[in-house]
Amino acid sequence: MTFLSLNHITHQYFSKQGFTKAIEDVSLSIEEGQFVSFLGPSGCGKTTLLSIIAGLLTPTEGTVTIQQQPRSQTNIGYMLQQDYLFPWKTIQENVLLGPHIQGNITEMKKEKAIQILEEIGLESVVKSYPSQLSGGMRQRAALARTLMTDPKLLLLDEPFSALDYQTKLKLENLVSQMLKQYRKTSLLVTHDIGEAIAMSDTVYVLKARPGRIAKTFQVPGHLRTLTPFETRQHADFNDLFQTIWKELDQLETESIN
Ligand SMILES: Nc1ncnc2c1ncn2[C@@H]1O[C@H](COP(=O)(O)OP(=O)(O)OP(=O)(O)O)[C@@H](O)[C@H]1O
Repeated sequence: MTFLSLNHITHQYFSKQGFTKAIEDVSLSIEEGQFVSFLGPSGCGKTTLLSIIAGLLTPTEGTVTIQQQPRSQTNIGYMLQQDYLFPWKTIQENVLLGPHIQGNITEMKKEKAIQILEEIGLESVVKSYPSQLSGGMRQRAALARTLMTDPKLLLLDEPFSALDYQTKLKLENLVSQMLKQYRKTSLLVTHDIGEAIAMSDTVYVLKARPGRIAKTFQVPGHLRTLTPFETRQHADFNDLFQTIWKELDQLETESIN
């Protein structure tokens, strides 16, 4: 079933200097439970697109629907490059932030927070403060906080880009496993071709000025049964990596000329 649809989305920014067409006529649909990625050069409109899906921007033209309804801000979760954990709250309190804001912290919610923290491997630090954790652990806590609110759609905006390579690979595996387990529909913005292939069902390559979908790549089904780390070791991963690399390289050359 189609979960999210973008229908002919165009967006222009207006400023004193004039207007910039950030994206033009972007249409796509994402099935429930799918994981898709946006890859593209700087300025191709990735952030604009995410902001429109999140409801932070209203597109100049076109519509966004979630489950055939006009998009609503409820039930959208975020995972960003920065974890935005509150330093004065413990990890458990940070994970319970959503229910806290809603004035709805119950024993069941507390148990659920502990359960998610266990699943995510943070059971030993529930009473610790963010400053006592590594970058990877903090990002895991941020994911736990997001899952706690039970969002239907997750927007991941370069969530691993500030981490060292080994931590990033481990986190890709964990996030992928958790999102499959919780059956989330997810949308990742990244500059990393390998990460896009290893985590996604579909990879959209965007081109700039204005941002448009240049190519769509389906990741073969047999790779989708593997973990992101296993996918990266597979021969078919390299073939797809080369194809997408060439596509991006050509787009960059075209934009320079
Ligand atoms: N608030 C704004 N006012 C005017 N122009 C903007 C504004 N925000 C973005 N733009 C322009 O819109 C285009 C798309 O920007 P956007 O930030 O969405 O791209 P991006 O792909 O996310 O870039 P990056 O990978 O560098 O983060 C760019 O040309 C940018 O300069």
